[in-house]
This record gives sequence, C-alpha cells and structure tokens, in this order.
Amino acid sequence: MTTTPKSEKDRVFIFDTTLRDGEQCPGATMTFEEKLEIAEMLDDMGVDIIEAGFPISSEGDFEAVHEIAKRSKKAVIAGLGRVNPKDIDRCAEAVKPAGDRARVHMVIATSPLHMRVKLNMTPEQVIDASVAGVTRARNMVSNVEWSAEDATRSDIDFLCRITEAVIKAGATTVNLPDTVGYTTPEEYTRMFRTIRERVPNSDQAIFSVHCHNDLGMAVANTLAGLDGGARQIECTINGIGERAGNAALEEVVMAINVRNDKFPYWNNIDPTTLTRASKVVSAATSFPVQYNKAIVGRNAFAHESGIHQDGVLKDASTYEIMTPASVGLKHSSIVLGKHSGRHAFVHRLEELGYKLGKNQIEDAFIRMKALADRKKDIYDEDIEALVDQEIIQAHDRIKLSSLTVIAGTHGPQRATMKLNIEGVNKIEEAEGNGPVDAVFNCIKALVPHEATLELYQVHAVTEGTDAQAEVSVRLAHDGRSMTSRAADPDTLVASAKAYLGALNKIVMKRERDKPAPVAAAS
Ligand SMILES: CC(=O)SCCNC(=O)CCNC(=O)[C@H](O)C(C)(C)COP(=O)(O)OP(=O)(O)OC[C@H]1O[C@@H](n2cnc3c(N)ncnc32)[C@H](O)[C@@H]1OP(=O)(O)O
Ligand SMILES: CC(C)C(=O)C(=O)O
Ligand SMILES: [Mg+2]
Repeated sequence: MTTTPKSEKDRVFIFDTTLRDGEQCPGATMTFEEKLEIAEMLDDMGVDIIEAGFPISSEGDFEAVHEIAKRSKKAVIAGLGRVNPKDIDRCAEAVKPAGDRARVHMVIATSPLHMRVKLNMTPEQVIDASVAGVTRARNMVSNVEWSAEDATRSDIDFLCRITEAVIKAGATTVNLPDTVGYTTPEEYTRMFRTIRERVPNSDQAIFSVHCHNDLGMAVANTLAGLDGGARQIECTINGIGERAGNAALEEVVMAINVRNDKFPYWNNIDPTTLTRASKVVSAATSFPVQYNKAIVGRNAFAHESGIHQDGVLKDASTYEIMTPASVGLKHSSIVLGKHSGRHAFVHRLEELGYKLGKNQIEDAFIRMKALADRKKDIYDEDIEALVDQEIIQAHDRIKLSSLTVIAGTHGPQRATMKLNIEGVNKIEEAEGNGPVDAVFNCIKALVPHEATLELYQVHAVTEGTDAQAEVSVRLAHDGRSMTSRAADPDTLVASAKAYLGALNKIVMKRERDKPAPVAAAS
C-alpha cells in the first residue's frame, strides 16, 4: 500500500445515508433508539455527513433527525426532502439543532422519463422548482445539497444547465446519483468530467456520487466518480439501501486505503471501526450480512482450503490483501473442513494444546476428513472429541467395527454389530426396547459381562442437526464405577462407543488387578 501526502484537493467527504436510503429498503426500519445509537457510532467513526432521515415523511422520522442533530458532535447532519417548500421547511427545522453543521438536502428527478411520467413537469419547471427550493433552503441554512435524481439517465446538456442554476442559487453540494444502478464506471467518470468542465461555476460546489448496486457496480462506479472530480461519497454501512442497495461504506473506504495507488484520496474514517459498524447495523435492521460480503462478511478473512491455509500460516499476505486488524477484526480464521490440509490441522491441534505423535496426528487427520465429509462445520469441540477419543481408544481391547440399527415406529428395534475383540472379529444381532437398548444388548451378547448401566446421557457437542452427539455411559462393576464418553454425528454409534469405552476400562482394571504370576523358580 502506498500513501500519498494529504492535500485538500484529494480529500473525500464521506456522506453516510444508512439512516435514510438504507432505511428505505423493505424491512430495514429502525427504531428511534437504534437510529440514535447508529448516528453516534457514525459520528465516532469519522463520517463527515450523516443523512439522518426524511423529516417530512413521518413524525417519527422528524423526531429522529431532530434528536440526532441535537446530539451530534462533529458530523454535519442532513435531512432529505423534495424541492417543495413544505419538505424544505420541515427538513430545516429538523436539522436546526446541529447549528452550523446543519444541512438541507433536496432532490428532484432530471431524467426525461421521471420528469414526464412521475413528476408531470417540464424541464423548465424542474429548474424553476429547484432554484426556488435551493434559495428557500439557503435562507435557513448555509449548507445546502441538491440532488438530480436519475442523473445518469438524464440529458447531459440539461444536467449542465440545471447544475449551473442551482449552484448560482446557493447549492454548496451537487449530487449526481446513479439512482437505478444503470451506469458504468467509464460513463460515470465522463459525466462528472463533462459537467465540471462545462458548468462555469462548477468550482463553487462539491460534487457528490451516489450509486446503487442493481448491476453490482455501485462501488466501482463510486470510485470512478472520484476520478471525474467528485469529492463526496454517499454510501451506507453493509451497502443497505433501495433494491440491491447502495455503495457499501466499508468497501469504498478499504478500496481507497488498500489501492491508494489507484485511488489517491483520503478521508476521515477510522477503518478499525468497520467490523463493529457492520454488526451494529445488521443487528438494528435484522439484515444478515452475506457470508462472502467484502470486508465484513464472516468469510472475508476465513480460509478453509488446505493450500490457502498453508500459505496464510506461512505468511498471511499470501491470501489477505489487508490485515484483519486494519478493519477491526481480531484475527483471520483457519476453518477446518473437508478441503483442509495437515498444516492447518496440526496448527489447530497446537492451538488447542495437543502435542501428538506423527502417527496419532495422521490417524486424527484421517478421522477429521471422514467427519468433514459427513458434517458441514468442524468446530474446536469436534476436534477435541475426535482426538480425545483417539488417545483413549488407542489401547482398547474391544473396538467397534460396524453397527447397523433398524429403528422407527414399528418395534422391536434391532441392531447388528461387529466388534473386534483382541484382534478377532465377531458379529451379533439383538433386539431391544428402543434402538439404544438394542445396541447395548448386542454388546452384551458379544461380550457377556455382569456390569450394570448406571448412567446414560446424550448431549450435542456443537450446534445444528449435524452436530456431533456426545454420549456418557457409566457402568458399575464389582462395587466400582467406570465412566466413558464418546462423540459421533450418529447418536447410536456414539452410544456404542461410550458403552465399549466403559467396558474396556473394566477389562483393563480387571487385568491390572490380577495377581502377578508366580515365577517358576520360586
Ligand atoms: C431516489 C430516492 O431515494 S428519493 C427519496 C425517496 N424516499 C421516500 O420517498 C421516503 C419518504 N417518502 C414519504 O414519506 C412520502 O412519499 C412523502 C411524504 C414524501 C410524500 O407522500 P405523499 O404526499 O403521500 O405522495 P406520494 O409519495 O404518494 O407521491 C409522491 C408525490 O411527490 C411528487 N414528487 C416526487 N418526487 C418529487 C420531488 N423530488 N419534488 C417534488 N415532488 C416530487 C410525485 O410526483 C408525487 O406527486 P403527486 O401526488 O402530485 O403525484
Ligand atoms: C435522494 C437521492 C440522492 C437518492 O437516493 C437517489 O437518487 O438514489
Ligand atoms: Mg438512493
């Protein structure tokens, strides 16, 4: 990453509209308290302008914008309205407590389609209404933003005329949005360049980008707008917003930070706040963040495949173009699964405190792969269960070779089991009052013994229907109790292994207690 010296001409103002455009998408409505919390967070993150709502739209929205304006510390607080007097007056009243940091933002469509179909206004009427709106707002606040809705489908000559007129009326920021996510990077750069070149007073306003993601190009278009001379970016946390959403703040900020050689701009956002911001907004809106979302998705710094894991363990920069810490994440994660390799497995074993021999590692690795073929997520608990079992079972006299159980509504339940008893395979079938009983009866038939079952307990090691079941079994024999635990995604296999574990302990204890053979010589 190269950093260029900061100069005012390269400064980019970050305008966050999570609370307005973000809230506009179906299902994202936030409560008053949630809005206050998010606004405070945005202020602390270094956002320059917070668009807090659309004050004329409801009493609740007005109250939220008003309260945010009251509580704001550094950020400019904006409210949005149409160009008509009622919207502007209500907006100005809502943002007033922010004092000289109050902004009135007004919008009107400029594309032929919107003007004709939606507004039923001529282009001249749109210019007149805009000039009147900006003039009115400027009488109340000194910071006025005017937006040309659907700018990217507007006639460029008309855009030049109306831009000149609103700047003359006092607009301090001119926003040219790609309202329907239609433009391309090259086209968007050209639009800003042309307008800035052709409009005589263009140097008297800051130009702003506002991109939607309908074709997945919101961030690319946003960055292209900067190339055309725009210096304000309108964006939202997690990219929430109308339809496919807005440009994501975290993506734009990190693109500028990581590829500063290509986007030589700077802003005031503290990037280490990005991960938390994503979580806060996701919780407030109940919108999950897609797993593979850039920067803040749960997989953004996670590696499952062996070749990548090996690379990351040797040097994270092999597969990470930014550090997790740079976006406020503690660390990247090495996720074990069916694509993982031995390097990652050994690394995780060491993290969990295991020091195993080569053969034990190999056995445990093969069992992990087998488990991963049957189970979606491998958690640390799964590995612990697997390795513990491996260590314990290494010396077992009786080992489970196979088990088939027929269960269901029509009893009796039936189990067929093959055991390896001191190197010899034996097979037996048994019925039971339920599948677990059938399994245990099989063991009794294969290894006759006097021990009685004192405890049988099942619990899930991890979450989900494919979780490993951990079964505990306690057997009483000769006045002593032997407990064993076993885990397997199949509860009945775990039950059989746990029972056999306890039985093995009894066998071993019996052997240890045998009197030592009397030496022939004595
Ligand atoms: C691209 C954007 O994101 S723009 C912002 C979109 N956000 C919102 O709309 C959220 C807040 N909106 C609201 O709460 C409501 O729509 C209100 C309060 C603004 C208006 O509600 P209503 O008076 O019931 O009107 P409704 O929303 O049904 O229709 C919009 C009216 O505004 C007109 N209008 C639309 N945009 C503008 C504009 N920029 N300037 C002036 N008038 C406009 C439409 O032509 C229509 O007028 P009509 O009633 O004469 O046909
Ligand atoms: C109100 C304007 C800026 C808008 O959200 C859009 O055009 O997408
Ligand atoms: Mg928008």
